[in-house]
Amino acid sequence: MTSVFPDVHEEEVAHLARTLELLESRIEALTGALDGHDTDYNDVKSYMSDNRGEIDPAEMYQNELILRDIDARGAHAMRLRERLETMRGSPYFARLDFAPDGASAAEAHYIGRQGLQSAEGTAVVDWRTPLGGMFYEREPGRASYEVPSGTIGGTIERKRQFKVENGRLRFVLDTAEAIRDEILLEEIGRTSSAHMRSIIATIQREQNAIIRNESDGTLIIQGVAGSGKTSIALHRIAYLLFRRRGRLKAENIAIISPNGLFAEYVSDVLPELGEEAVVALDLAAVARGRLERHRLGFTDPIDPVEPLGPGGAAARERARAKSTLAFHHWLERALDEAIQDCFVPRELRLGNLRIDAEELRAHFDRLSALGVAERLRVMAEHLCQRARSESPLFSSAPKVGEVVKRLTAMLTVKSARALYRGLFRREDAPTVFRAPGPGLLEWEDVYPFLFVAGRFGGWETDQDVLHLVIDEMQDHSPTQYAVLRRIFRHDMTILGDVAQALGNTEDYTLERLGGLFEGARVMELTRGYRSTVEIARFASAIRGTAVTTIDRHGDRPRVLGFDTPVEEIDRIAAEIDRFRSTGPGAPNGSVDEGDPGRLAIVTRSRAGARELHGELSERLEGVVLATADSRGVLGNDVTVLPVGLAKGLEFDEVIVARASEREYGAEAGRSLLYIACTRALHRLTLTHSGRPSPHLPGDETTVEP
Ligand SMILES: Nc1ncnc2c1ncn2[C@@H]1O[C@H](COP(=O)(O)OP(=O)(O)OP(=O)(O)O)[C@@H](O)[C@H]1O
Repeated sequence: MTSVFPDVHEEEVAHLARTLELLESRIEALTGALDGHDTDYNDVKSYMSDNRGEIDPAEMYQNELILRDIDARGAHAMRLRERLETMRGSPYFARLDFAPDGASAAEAHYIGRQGLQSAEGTAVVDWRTPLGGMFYEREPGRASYEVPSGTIGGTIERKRQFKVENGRLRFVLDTAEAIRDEILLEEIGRTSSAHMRSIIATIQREQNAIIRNESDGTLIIQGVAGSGKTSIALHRIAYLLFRRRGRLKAENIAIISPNGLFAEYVSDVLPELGEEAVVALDLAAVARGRLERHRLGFTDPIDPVEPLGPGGAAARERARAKSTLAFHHWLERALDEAIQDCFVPRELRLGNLRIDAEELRAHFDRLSALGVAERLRVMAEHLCQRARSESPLFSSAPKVGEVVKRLTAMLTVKSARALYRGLFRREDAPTVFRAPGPGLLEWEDVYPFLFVAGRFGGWETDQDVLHLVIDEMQDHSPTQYAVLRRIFRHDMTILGDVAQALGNTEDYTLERLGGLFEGARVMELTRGYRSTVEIARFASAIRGTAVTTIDRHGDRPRVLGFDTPVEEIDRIAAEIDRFRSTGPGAPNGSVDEGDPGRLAIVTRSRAGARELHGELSERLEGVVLATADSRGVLGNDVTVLPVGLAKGLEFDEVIVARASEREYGAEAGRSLLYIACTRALHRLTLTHSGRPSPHLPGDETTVEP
């Protein structure tokens, strides 16, 4: 590893200035072209309105086509300009000097978030090109990359990393590694922000392999807390949008993410990478439209950490039971049998053709891969064809729709709703069905019902989504996956951490999760980038997992015990004051000027967060409570929120309040505590009154107040 000489620095400063100039001239040219498009558009429009009545339909049509063409060219130029504008503050972050075999000298390639063309060729190479990929994967020496016409082999003679901020070159480093550790440390040691940032300049090799994986249709990524799963998912989207430009658009990619707060948190990454935001979905939205045709709605999910709702402990138990793999296996088996039983064939006459009950039964059974409605349709088509070929002169040939009706009359169950209810009358039903009101399902019945409805009436597949990303995979039940798999038939990226279950689904192992997706490739990430070594060790001792982290150090986590809840809250208020005056103490001192960072006070439940927020607000100003629908709260310096909402987010400092045996005594409390602690970048404190949670690590990290 070598740092560069001052004259090299000067050279790079000059190169940056030239690139920024080129960038501005390209942006200006596009602005000029856009103005030209506007003028052309208005001219054609005025001509059409001035000469209405005189223009014949053929000319009118011609003009409409011209308008459409101008529109399309304008939209293209606009997108191009937007992309280039994302390069303004920092047009590139790396340089790779590559000498192809046979060339007399190496050529310097600058790598940035977008490509930039000059009259002489490529001034900046997009990070997503194969040439850009070498920067993440290769060290100086022999290397090759793929182009459409084959492989280009050669030698990487130099790798250089830059930090360019607001158009100024902050540093230049030559490196022999994939990414130099100092640069990674500088990146991850900064204060957090209200929105997730892109990581293109420091993507690690194992992360790059996932981002650029194009060969596997379904990819499951298990990664420890802070290993960059969400970042990777978003960079993978940007990569696929680039690689499949023209075939894949942002509207063809959807992300199923845990809640609106999380969706807001990650919403800046794609625009920062010069791509449009993709579709944000949640499981409720996917289900809602599909339930409408059954005239069904549903209640809110039961959250196992919240106080009992109207259905009491029984409703909570039903919800738990329906989230398990054992339930899904039962559902599949029971449904197969119920479908088999619900068809009671009788002899059918179609003109001269007589089909007896056994033959109909055999035909129905042969089509077991299809849903009931599809089976009857296929049978009807086949029978009509047979009737026609056996009696070609038969005057009134049977109609398919008519035969479907007659076959449907042989069903003992007429609707998916009836079929679903019937399943729970079986003796082996592992749990029961309760309708919370007319036309309503409990949330936990929604996906099992959709599974039954799909098998009965056919699947309403999604035609628009060509790539589905599912974040926090451990929070979805096997039946939910079974339904999603059938609705979204294209590629999927599924990511999460089996150690971060919220307790609303059964605990998964990676094997179990992988088993739900036939042919899926499972990739693992074992290194955490978010927290200091001290915080990561503390958190992994709670979960009993091993952890590797970046070598970034900070204070040891503190566990503060108090005699009374009031003393505990007073201390939390004092900690907030301390944070506001001195910040979280980011270990490398890189707290952004004017931004002391963000502190989260994490509680186990929503109810707990509301209560604590009330208490703190009596003592302090400006403490904000986050809810699933909150917008903009993450910009606040101090936020109170429950673990379920803190999931996926990160804060410079975290105080896990009420880390007591009462709150986190049960086994499920282990992963909740783990999630809460792993949200912290630089500093972590846990407070409790009464006995501490038994899941907290021993004396080594415990400090009395
Ligand atoms: N290669 C990298 N370079 C710089 N920062 C990184 C890198 N990888 C991850 N990070 C940072 O680490 C933090 C955690 O990333 P991210 O939220 O994507 O992880 P995650 O695996 O989804 O976490 P969790 O499951 O705990 O929510 C973020 O601040 C992210 O920017």
